[in-house]
Amino acid sequence: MTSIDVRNLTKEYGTRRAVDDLTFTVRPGRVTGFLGPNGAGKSTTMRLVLGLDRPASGAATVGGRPYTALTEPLRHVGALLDADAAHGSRTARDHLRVLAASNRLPASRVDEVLEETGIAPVARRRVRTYSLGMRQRLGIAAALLGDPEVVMLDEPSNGLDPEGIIWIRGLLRRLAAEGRTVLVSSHLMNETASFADHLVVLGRGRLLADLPMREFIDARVQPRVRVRTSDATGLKAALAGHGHQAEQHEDGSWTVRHARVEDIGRALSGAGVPILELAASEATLEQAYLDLTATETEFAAPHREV
Ligand SMILES: Nc1ncnc2c1ncn2[C@@H]1O[C@H](COP(=O)(O)OP(=O)(O)OP(=O)(O)O)[C@@H](O)[C@H]1O
Repeated sequence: MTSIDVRNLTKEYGTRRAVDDLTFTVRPGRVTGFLGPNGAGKSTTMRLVLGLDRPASGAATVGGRPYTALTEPLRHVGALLDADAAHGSRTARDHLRVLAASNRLPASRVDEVLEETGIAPVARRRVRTYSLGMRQRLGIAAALLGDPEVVMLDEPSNGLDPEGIIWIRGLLRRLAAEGRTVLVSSHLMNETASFADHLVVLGRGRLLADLPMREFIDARVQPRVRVRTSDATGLKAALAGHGHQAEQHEDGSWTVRHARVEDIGRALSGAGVPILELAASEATLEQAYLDLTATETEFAAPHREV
């Protein structure tokens, strides 16, 4: 099985440190979401893994070897970094055929990945006539061409329509279930939550988190319970008796922080407080991510008083 290993990786552009002493491993059999604010160093790290840039120090390897040492690399690593990688005057089919030939892959793979990514019907059109979503699908087709053990995709959902977003989710899950190593960067937290098992989070070139997604969320977002009742006084008294405080919202519902739905349900029913609604507020990846990266964002809209 093939992992991506990043060890003490540092990359500088002039005086700017894009990647700063970064160490992590992307393991097979799961989808690893690669997160971080704009400019955090995700694309630079991927470029370093692919040998497209040279690090100032440290190393990135695939299956223990630098990418540049792989013969016929498409058979080992498939990557989508830039939806505009294909030459606009070529057809999608020709673009993939050239890639296949350069890695001694059978031409039959071209038709397979065209089918798989849904662009077979437009495969004979020039790439310059493609929409962003179609170019993105072509980039994914190129990444899958060599049936690689390692797949690295930089914002693959970019430009995809809703059907495409559901498709890519399924594709990523399948690639991981087949035992491949899958690293996917994204700014879409709901999307990432739908396909990732594990997260690597960067901020200003440094590693902020490397852990299973569930642990990441649970460690940063406290559980909350949402409740509605026709007896506000009874609710407050019953909760206070169990050491809880409730906040009321405009719609009349209440939120109880740091609480589990079982405990609140028992406390209220024990006190005879009528319960009209009782639900655990699901902690989201977005909440956890924003909590972690609040101080790590290089480019943020200025906060305006309203
Ligand atoms: N070719 C380059 N020349 C100079 N600076 C660069 C170059 N490529 C990246 N950088 C800088 O390196 C830092 C990391 O950029 P990178 O594109 O890796 O971040 P990212 O996490 O992929 O961001 P985004 O989410 O916006 O795509 C940024 O400060 C960026 O300006």
